[in-house]
Amino acid sequence: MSNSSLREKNIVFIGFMGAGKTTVGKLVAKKLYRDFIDIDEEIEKEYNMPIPKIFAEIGEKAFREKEKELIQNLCDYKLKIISVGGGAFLQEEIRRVCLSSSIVFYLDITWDAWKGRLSSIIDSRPVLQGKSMEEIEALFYKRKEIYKNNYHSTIEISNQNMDELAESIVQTLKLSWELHETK
Ligand SMILES: Nc1ncnc2c1ncn2[C@@H]1O[C@H](COP(=O)(O)OP(=O)(O)OP(=O)(O)O)[C@@H](O)[C@H]1O
Ligand SMILES: O=C(O)C1=C[C@@H](O)[C@@H](O)[C@H](O)C1
Ligand SMILES: [Mg+2]
Repeated sequence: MSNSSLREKNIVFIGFMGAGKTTVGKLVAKKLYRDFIDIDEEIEKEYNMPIPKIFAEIGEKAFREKEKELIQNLCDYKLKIISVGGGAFLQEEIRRVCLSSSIVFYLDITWDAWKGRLSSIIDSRPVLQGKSMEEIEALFYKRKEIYKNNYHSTIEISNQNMDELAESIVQTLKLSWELHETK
């Protein structure tokens, strides 16, 4: 990899639903003066309906196909800040294209910190609906196995202020860019 290419790579945020990918991604993009793209939002724009309606009327399969197509297309670009949906990394092709083209940042959260957020996010996350707390916990840990094996950098985000979190991600990125340039 050339020196300039690391700095130019996209940054992709991954992690469980409600971990803060959209919130943190937007803040990081602003701090780095880069474009921010939220894949869930792009899918909603394409179908002109919110995600629960897409799942109910078009189906999860079509949603996952659209998710893959959008991410694959975006990974041809550089310098983007991209927040993917919580289920994107379940698809092997998405993992592969993101890990090879971009810096993948895993936003890690503990179950204890996350479970308090459930009531505020459940209405817009169909994957969480109709499940018991035990089933959601099992999904949380099953997904964690995927995230924790497929990233370049990670940060524990359980009880942090969002702006401080974004700032420390920016500092981590800048440090790694500088280290590569002085090699
Ligand atoms: N560190 C935090 N502290 C408190 N609340 C937070 C934090 N991070 C996110 N939230 C809140 O949790 C909710 C979900 O955050 P966000 O939409 O950024 O998650 P996400 O990771 O993008 O989820 P999804 O995978 O479903 O897109 C938002 O209402 C947000 O305000
Ligand atoms: O984790 C998931 O499977 C999902 C997460 C959200 O970001 C959306 O992409 C959708 O609600 C599915
Ligand atoms: Mg999001």
